[in-house]
Amino acid sequence: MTNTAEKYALKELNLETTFGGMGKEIERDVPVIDLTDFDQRREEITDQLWEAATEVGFFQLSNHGLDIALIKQAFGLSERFFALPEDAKQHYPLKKGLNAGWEFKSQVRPSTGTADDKESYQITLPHMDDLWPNQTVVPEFNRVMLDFEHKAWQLGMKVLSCFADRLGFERDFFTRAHDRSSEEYQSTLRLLHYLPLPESSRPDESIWRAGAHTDFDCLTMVFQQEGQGGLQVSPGKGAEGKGDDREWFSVTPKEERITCNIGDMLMRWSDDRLKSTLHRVRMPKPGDYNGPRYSMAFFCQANKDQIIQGPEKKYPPISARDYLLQRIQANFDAAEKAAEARK
Ligand SMILES: O=C(O)CCC(=O)C(=O)O
Ligand SMILES: [Fe+2]
Repeated sequence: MTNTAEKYALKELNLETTFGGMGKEIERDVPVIDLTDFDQRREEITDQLWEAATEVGFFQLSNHGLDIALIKQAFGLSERFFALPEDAKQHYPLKKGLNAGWEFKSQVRPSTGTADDKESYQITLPHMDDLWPNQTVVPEFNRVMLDFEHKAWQLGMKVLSCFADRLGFERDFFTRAHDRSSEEYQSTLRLLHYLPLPESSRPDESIWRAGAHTDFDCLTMVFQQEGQGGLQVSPGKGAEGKGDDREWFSVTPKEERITCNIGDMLMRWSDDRLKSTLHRVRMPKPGDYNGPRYSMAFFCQANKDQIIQGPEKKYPPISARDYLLQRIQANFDAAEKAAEARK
């Protein structure tokens, strides 16, 4: 690991630790990109994706071709999994550093120093031995999730191929960098369950369903359910507006749309042209729907053996393995520090 790489991570985290406050809520629309007739409209779609990714870092896809019935089926199975008793879920513990398995309220964010009020189950293909609930525990879970993971990957690669065109890489550059058949594969499908929040047991303001953060990966695709809002985005690079001055806007979930964002890995790979943007999931306010919230996120994260360096070589080369390890470690240290400071 190079010193420069280390500094890069810390620079990001120093910013992130200042973003735990509520901030101000503003109205803003997230760009919607229609993928109808993708092959014929490729250039126009690429222009729109590029503009959204360089300006906001967040966008939604419509007419994306991913079967809505499959998405609903995956949501149904995710609910069934999380409804298992705790001692059943304990058979699938999160494998540390491998993004595979189940965790409960364990993710502490540098921005807040508190654990997110959620549980999650991670699917990262090379590390799933012993982690699949079998046919009697959650019927069809394994088959449907593998199918869904594959389809999400295909769509992610389609979007990334547009960015490859614009960055001057070969069109299939990112597809090769996220090779699903490799042992080095580290893209992850994450099922999320944010716990219900009856008004009688509302936690204090320091608790978030997901504290403010940027994602570590290249491209995140978030699947959400209508009526289960809470995702908020803070536009702008970061230095401007800290704590309570910072502006946040809400993304409204729509069944037929997939919400996408650029992560830190692609920001680095594009020499900072594509923007990884801060986001969070807030608690329901009084009067909001306050039942459980389910979402699913697919993180396109380049294989461990891929070397990340942008066309303009703004940053030194680093393997995706080192990049991730260093981000996870730095994040962990910063979260510990933030948690310590709260005591
Ligand atoms: O649940 C959501 O809407 C967003 C989740 C998220 O940002 C994440 O898991 O990184
Ligand atoms: Fe995220």
